[in-house]
Amino acid sequence: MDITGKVAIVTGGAQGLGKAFVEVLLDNGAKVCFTDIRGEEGRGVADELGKIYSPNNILFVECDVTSHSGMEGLFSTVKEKFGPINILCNNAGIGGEAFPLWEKVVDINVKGTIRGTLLGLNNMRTDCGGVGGTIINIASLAGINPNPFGPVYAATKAAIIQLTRSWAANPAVLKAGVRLNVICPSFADTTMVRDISEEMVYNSTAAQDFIEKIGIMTTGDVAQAFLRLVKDETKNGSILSVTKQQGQNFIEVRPHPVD
Ligand SMILES: NC(=O)C1=CN([C@@H]2O[C@H](COP(=O)(O)OP(=O)(O)OC[C@H]3O[C@@H](n4cnc5c(N)ncnc54)[C@H](O)[C@@H]3O)[C@@H](O)[C@H]2O)C=CC1
Ligand SMILES: CCCCC/C=C\C=C\C(=O)C/C=C\C/C=C\CCCC(=O)O
Repeated sequence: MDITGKVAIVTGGAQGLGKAFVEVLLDNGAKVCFTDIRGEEGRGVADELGKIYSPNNILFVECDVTSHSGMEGLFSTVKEKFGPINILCNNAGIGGEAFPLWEKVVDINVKGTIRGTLLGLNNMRTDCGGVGGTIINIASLAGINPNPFGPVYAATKAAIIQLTRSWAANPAVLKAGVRLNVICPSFADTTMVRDISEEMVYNSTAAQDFIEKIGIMTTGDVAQAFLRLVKDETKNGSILSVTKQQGQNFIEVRPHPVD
């Protein structure tokens, strides 16, 4: 896909990986709306990016992925301001294993991503009045390999992988011009990884050692994987892992029995 002039939405874009995805889309000429639950930070980032890129191509909407009405409003606002949506990245996510935080992790990571995906499909499918495009969901390598310090987090990321692959396998969706793929990064240098606490993981000291051993990527490393999936129109239902040691790799899974 040629990204120039395309309309994109990135959730949770005020910092970290989401911000890196916003930047790589702007670098490639897209019109980008990013959301975040933190309004002040989001507005600050929109101002900062407006000095580098055309402010006309940037829109920040304060929005919580757990709010259905908020997310519905987001899609309407973007269509009004920029036109039909071509690219959606469901990125917003958190970690947390202690009660009651773990329930919020499920709400944001699983229900937030399902909500974003369903609204994306309703707005992007050509048989629903959209123009087609691509949905990229941000899971984690923790959704595939065991994560001994964050089982709830890992379970939410496994759910995102199967949500994405299952929609991608639906022939009506492909016929309606929407490709869905999922990225599974290992550790990247963001607040989530820097601020590991006992509320976030079981045994934060051991978790820190685990992270150091595996290695920490830059957010730019993951943004390059994201860009690859946005552009490559041959990819649908792919799981792209990104790690410090092995770079980008598509993870092969058993073909569907009907294939
Ligand atoms: N940093 C890492 O090592 C990895 C991160 N990921 C995933 O990447 C995504 C982004 O993570 P990071 O950039 O590391 O985290 P981060 O904590 O730096 O950024 C997450 C952003 O999402 C926003 N957010 C949180 N809850 C929200 C909600 N309910 N609605 C809208 N926005 C909300 C936050 O305010 C924040 O700006 C997450 O889904 C995370 O699970 C996946 C693999 C590795
Ligand atoms: C140590 C748990 C941290 C939980 C939450 C904080 C940050 C999460 C970042 C990730 O999503 C990291 C991704 C993968 C880690 C999980 C399993 C590691 C397997 C790594 C490997 O095999 O290379």
